[in-house]
Amino acid sequence: MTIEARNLGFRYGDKPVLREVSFALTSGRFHALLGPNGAGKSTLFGLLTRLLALQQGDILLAGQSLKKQPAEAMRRIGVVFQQNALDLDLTVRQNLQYHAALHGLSRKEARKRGDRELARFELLDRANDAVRQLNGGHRRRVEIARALLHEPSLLLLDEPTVGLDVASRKALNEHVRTLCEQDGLTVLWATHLIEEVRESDRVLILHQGQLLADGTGSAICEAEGTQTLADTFHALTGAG
Ligand SMILES: Nc1ncnc2c1ncn2[C@@H]1O[C@H](COP(=O)(O)OP(=O)(O)OP(=O)(O)O)[C@@H](O)[C@H]1O
Repeated sequence: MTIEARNLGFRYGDKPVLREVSFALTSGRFHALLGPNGAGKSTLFGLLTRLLALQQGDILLAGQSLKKQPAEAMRRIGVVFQQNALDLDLTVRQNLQYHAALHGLSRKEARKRGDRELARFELLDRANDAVRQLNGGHRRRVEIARALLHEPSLLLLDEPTVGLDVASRKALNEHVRTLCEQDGLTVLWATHLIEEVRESDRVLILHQGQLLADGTGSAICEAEGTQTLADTFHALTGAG
């Protein structure tokens, strides 16, 4: 599914936080939305998921304007928000089944898809454990499994590795890349951590509400005359 942002602008009160942001994501690719804290990444996610109302510009999902309420296209999006949104007292499987029910899946289908995703995330043996018993990395995996239950073609992840240790961060990042390769899933992964981004990725660099670069990591480095993505990120934003 194609997704295109056209000239997005957004303010909280008088404070502009997004300015003339335009981009189009490529189907089946991993895209990194890289920006320091406060760059406007979560605000952009809010607009893409319709948590926030568009103020300026438009977003097109599968060619349809969000302003026209394309419910069908919205159903093809999976989202993992920055804050953990699982019920800690329910089991892993109950969390998945509840979410699947919201998407109108039958119990049988929900169980089948839930177990399939848990197996892919190597968590099937934890299906009957309360989420509270899982470590942070495993909870994030359950959240991603849940976001995939309705088989979206676009997965949005807002800083999904916040609070995880280095090894869990790396594992989660690699897992999502595998999903891209295996399922042809389009991914937008927001982060402020350069180590989660590869030079072969399509990289969108957001700083103070403006998109400063958009291209493969290596093309961006070439354009900026820098050796590494970390150097580019630092040169453009002062972060890194
Ligand atoms: N509800 C709000 N009201 C007023 N200002 C806000 C609100 N939410 C965010 N902001 C401000 O808007 C700017 C962009 O915030 P946003 O959360 O979108 O950035 P971010 O790149 O996701 O950063 P972080 O990684 O810290 O969440 C920041 O200056 C932030 O303080």
